Amino acid sequence: LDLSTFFLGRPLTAPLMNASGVWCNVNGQLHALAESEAGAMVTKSCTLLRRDGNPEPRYHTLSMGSINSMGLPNEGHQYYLDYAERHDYENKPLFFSVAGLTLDDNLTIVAQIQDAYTPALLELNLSCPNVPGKAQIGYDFDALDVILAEISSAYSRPFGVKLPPYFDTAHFDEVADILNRYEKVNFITCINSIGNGLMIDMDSETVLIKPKQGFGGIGGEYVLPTALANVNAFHSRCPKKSIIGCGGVSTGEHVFMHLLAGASLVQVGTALYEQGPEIFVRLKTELATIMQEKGYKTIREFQGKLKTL
Ligand SMILES: O=C(O)c1[nH]c(=O)[nH]c(=O)c1Cl
Repeated sequence: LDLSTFFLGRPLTAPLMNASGVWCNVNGQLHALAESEAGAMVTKSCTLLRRDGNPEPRYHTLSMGSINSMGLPNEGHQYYLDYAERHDYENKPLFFSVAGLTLDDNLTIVAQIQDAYTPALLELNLSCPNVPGKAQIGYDFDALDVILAEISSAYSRPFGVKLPPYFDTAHFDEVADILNRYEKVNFITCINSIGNGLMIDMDSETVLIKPKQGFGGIGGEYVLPTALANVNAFHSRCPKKSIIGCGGVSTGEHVFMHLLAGASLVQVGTALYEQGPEIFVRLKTELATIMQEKGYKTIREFQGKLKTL
């Protein structure tokens, strides 16, 4: 079965990759992803300088997913540039996630990616919900417009954005209108975690994570319907851009749903955190079985072809 999908202008061995932030903070994890059955991979969102992130516990497994308030712990942008220089791009494409704390930091990091001229694809994270005191750019439409204008003029190559989930048609319309004004925005990754959820331990009557009084981004099964909606909303509104689906994927069926909704590539976060990079073997097999059962030989035969009633 041809599992390849012609994203990035080249066939991938599988339309699967990690979600930024999961299994991609340090070299050992990045190496494990590079050796995995994933078709591509992305680095942890980086800031200009190294960050410890928020106090622990800052991640907790939930019955149907996860809650996290990591606080952007990362080794600093140079560490990931060094990795990007060593990465074997013939083996699999690499995405480079950036989440600078200020516009200037983003421009400084992007300028260094530009100068390093790495074949990595920039995924600009506009949706980190866990840096105390920092509102998400993805929910500030003026700031969104400004950063896309600035990055578009500072960076000469196509890039993508990692968006938070939206829950209102007017927001889908407004954000798509902004994105469509930037032809360099070549792909859109939907969605980041659903920000500022809260879960409770019944015995101790306390929250589950330490930062932000227990508030954190929700991932996993809980977010699948929201992820599929955002993938489909931007797929239909941004016909010239590729959509990378992210959110709620733990089986081949979920991968199939994201592709049917319009994704060209599918990221795995919570389930990868829990099961490790071996998960890509299972997801690939399960997707191939589904395609076989449905009589599809290639992804293109069903990608983006979700039917309405
Ligand atoms: O707390 C984090 O590091 C974090 N956690 C998320 O769920 N999404 C993000 O984009 C980031 Cl940057």
